[in-house]
Formats: sequence, C-alpha cells, structure tokens
Amino acid sequence: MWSTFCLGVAGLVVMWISNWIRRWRNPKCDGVLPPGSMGFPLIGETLRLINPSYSLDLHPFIKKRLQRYGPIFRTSIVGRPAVISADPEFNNFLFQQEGRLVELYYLDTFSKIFALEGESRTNEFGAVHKYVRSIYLNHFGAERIKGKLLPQIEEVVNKTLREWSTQASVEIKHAASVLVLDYSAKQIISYDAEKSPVSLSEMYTKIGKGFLSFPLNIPGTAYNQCLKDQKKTIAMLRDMLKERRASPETNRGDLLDQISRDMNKEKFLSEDFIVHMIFGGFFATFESISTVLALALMLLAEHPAVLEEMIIEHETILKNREDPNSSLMWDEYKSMTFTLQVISETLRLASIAPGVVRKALKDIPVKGFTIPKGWAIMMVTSTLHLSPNTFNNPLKFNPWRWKDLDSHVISKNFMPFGGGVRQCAGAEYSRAFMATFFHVLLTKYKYSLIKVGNITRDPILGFGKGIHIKFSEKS
Ligand code: HEM
Repeated sequence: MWSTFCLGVAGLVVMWISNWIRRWRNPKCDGVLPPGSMGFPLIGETLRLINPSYSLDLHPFIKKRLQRYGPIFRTSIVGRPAVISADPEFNNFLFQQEGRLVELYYLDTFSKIFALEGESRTNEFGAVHKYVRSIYLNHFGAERIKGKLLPQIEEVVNKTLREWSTQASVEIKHAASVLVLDYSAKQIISYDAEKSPVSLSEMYTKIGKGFLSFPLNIPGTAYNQCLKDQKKTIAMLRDMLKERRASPETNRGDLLDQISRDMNKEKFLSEDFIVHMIFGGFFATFESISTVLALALMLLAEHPAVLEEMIIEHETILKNREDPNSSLMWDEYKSMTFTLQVISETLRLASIAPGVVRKALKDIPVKGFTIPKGWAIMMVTSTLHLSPNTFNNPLKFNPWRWKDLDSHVISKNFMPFGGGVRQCAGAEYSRAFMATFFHVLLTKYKYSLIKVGNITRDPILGFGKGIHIKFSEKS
C-alpha cells in the first residue's frame, strides 16, 4: 500500500517536471517564435554565452546561431527568455520604438544592481530619460568639453603619465579605468580619490567582477559580493546627497549639486533615484573608455606605421601652436583627423559589449515571427562592425579605411555608442578623453608592451592577465 502511494507520488513529480520542461522548451506565444533553443531549464544558454572566446571576432555563441538560424533567433539567458537580433533593419526600427514597443532593460541581474525596476527606476522613458540624458550632456557634452574639460583632462593625463613612467610596468586596462573613473567622478560628485573614505575604483573593480557572474545571491559568490559593494557605494552617495541638501549654499558646480537643486522642481528625483542614477554613471565610465584605450595601445604597438602617423599628427599640432605652453584647444582636438580614425577603428574592433538590451512592452511581429511581450531583446550591433560588405578584411586593424567611408555608410553601419534616443551621452567625452590621452602620450612619452594577456570575449571584451606596459619619457 505504502509503496504504491510512493510510486504514485513519484509518478506525479516526474509528470510535473516533464511538463514543466516541455513548457520551458516551448514557451507560450500568440504566433510563431523565432527559431532557436531555450537551452536547459533555469540557466537557459547562459553558460554558452559567458564561455570565453579568444579573438576580436564575434562571440561564437552568436556567430554559430546566426549561421544556423539566421539574423533573429530565440534563446534564454539567466532564466529570462530572449530574442537576439542581428538584423540591421529591425534593430534600427527598435531604436526608434523606445517607450512604445520596447524599454531599456538589462536582465534581472543588472536590473537589481542598477535599479531598473520599482518606483525609483532609472530607465523610465519620457521626462525621466530626458532629464537623465540632459544632465549627463550638461556635464560631459561637447560644450562642457570645449569650455572646461579639455585642459583639465590634459592636466590629469600629464600627471598620471608622469607617475606611470616611474613604474616598471603598468597594467593599462585597470590603470586607465582608475584614471577615467577618478576624473569623471570629480565632475559628478567632486570626488577626490586621495581624501575619500571609500575608494570608488576598488569598489567598481569588485563590482565589475560580480555583475557578469551567475546571479546566485549566497555568501561567498561573486554576485553576493557585488551586491554588498553596490550597497556600500550607494550608502556613500546617499550620505553625500544628504549633506548637499543640508547645505545648498555651497556650490561645487558638479552634477550632484545640480541634481540636488533640481529635487525641488522634479517630482521623480527621489533620493533613491539619484543615488542609483549616479551609481550607473560611474559604471559607464569605469569599464568603457579604458577597454578601448587598452586595445588601442596594444594594436598601435603591433602596427608601427599607424603609430608613426599619429606621432606626426600630434607633433604638427605642437609646431603650429603660437604659444608652445598653451593647453590643448578644442580646434586642435577636432583637427586630429587620423587619431579620431584610429579611435573609430579601435571602437569598431572592440565592440566592447555585444549589443544593447531591451524588453518587449507588447507582442512584436517581425518577419513572420512574434516576439512575446515581456521577453528580452538583445540588439547585436557588433555584426555590423565586422561585416565584410562595409569593412573590407574586417578583422584587420586599418585606420586608413575610414578615409574612404562616407558619412551615410558610417551612420548606418557603425554603432559603438548605440542608436536612437538612447545613444551614448558620453560619446564625445570618450573620444575627447582618448584623443587627449594620445596627445600627451605621443608628444612626451614612448611605450613598449611588456606582457600581453589573451584577448577574451565572455561576451564582454577583456584581456586575460592584462596588458602590461612600460612608459618612459622621450629623451
Ligand atoms: C568607449 C566608451 C563608451 C561606449 C562604447 C559606450 C557605449 C554606450 C552604449 C552602447 C549606450 C546605449 C545603451 C543602450 O541603448 O541601452 C550608452 C548609453 C549611455 N552612456 Fe555610454 N559608452 C561609453 C562611455 C560612456 C561614458 C564615459 C559615459 C559618462 C560620462 C557614458 C554615459 C552614457 C549614458 C548616460 C548613456 C544613456 C544615454 C541615454 O539613455 O540617453 N558612456 N553608452
């Protein structure tokens, strides 16, 4: 009797599990789902996506599926059903559908860290997005760079390279992350790395390790540590905001000043909203410019003819200056044609993130398929960057190719900073920062690679054990 009962229960459990797996593999959809596989229950195809590849080429997870299924396919990543689209037409269409068919979304792991859900969510479209965009452009856009930032960046790069040149070796990816974060945080919260009780670069180094790990929130996991460091940084920002609110008369001219004043005007500017927005802003500055800069220094060392042409460009700027002691000017930055082509070529090869992610707000029909409401959509723009139709011999580092590309072709096929209304608000700042870095480096210093780690894509671009460089002053 007892054994019959146990057999019955076991049978029911097996039936329930197989039913659940069947439903997992064949998700509900009012239409035809794009081709693809949902992988294993719960983890989906996550492990395949984060399995590193070792070249600048498209990550094999995406490349293989594009060959098998075509430009739009389904998958599941960290428990979330998703569609990956490398279809340029559809991606351009989605870039224009922000707030209507799609909204910004970065999977559940990131949503928790960057507060993309709940009352104070920072990704809301409309007035909230307009405000966030405008405050970043106000502090990092072209006018600010021209009027204030350029000479400051030159000064901070001068100081940093002087320090680096006294060291036997500098791991450039990490060192440049610290340089960019410390300077950017100065614009945002008047951060002073030497005086602050919390080291932002230490925090973000740890957060960076955890935020792409599997979201298992139990003590000892990288994700758990990442959430703890996020809380610590948020607490520091909250204290700072409270202090600013308590003494509105002290004017530091940074982003936090402006936003704490605007709290009286804009209803959505809650304490929670502000601290999470700033937390996300730091993140945007920490990992982005430094990765491109590190890759550029590696590629330049491997391509001496490119380096030589850049050196000539920067020395010509110095020769043409009336006052040899003046700081770098906006017109000089804009005249760095070849340097800006080198930066574009590096951004193209780097494609530092595989694409941008949105959530479907409604069922979205596309080419005979339906993307169900609530699914994530990853728009992969990096396939465009490696298309031989636009970029001949696409994996070759060839900055001269940009001379012959017309602006219409570039705008349709080159999207390192995303597209549509959410295009990167730090794009000009990133270019100006890198160009200024090259200007100081190539006019005053020389460098050589000491040790170079493997290129990795997991699927974010990384450098294994790092790129170790010796900087020395030009004699
Ligand atoms: C090489 C450097 C960088 C790259 C490749 C990059 C890339 C991107 C991309 C692809 C997006 C669009 C995201 C989406 O549509 O979901 C974006 C948005 C954004 N980025 Fe960057 N970024 C870089 C540096 C920066 C820096 C240094 C800052 C801050 C100063 C910054 C601030 C922002 C902001 C505020 C947005 C959101 C814009 C909006 O929603 O309107 N980025 N970035």
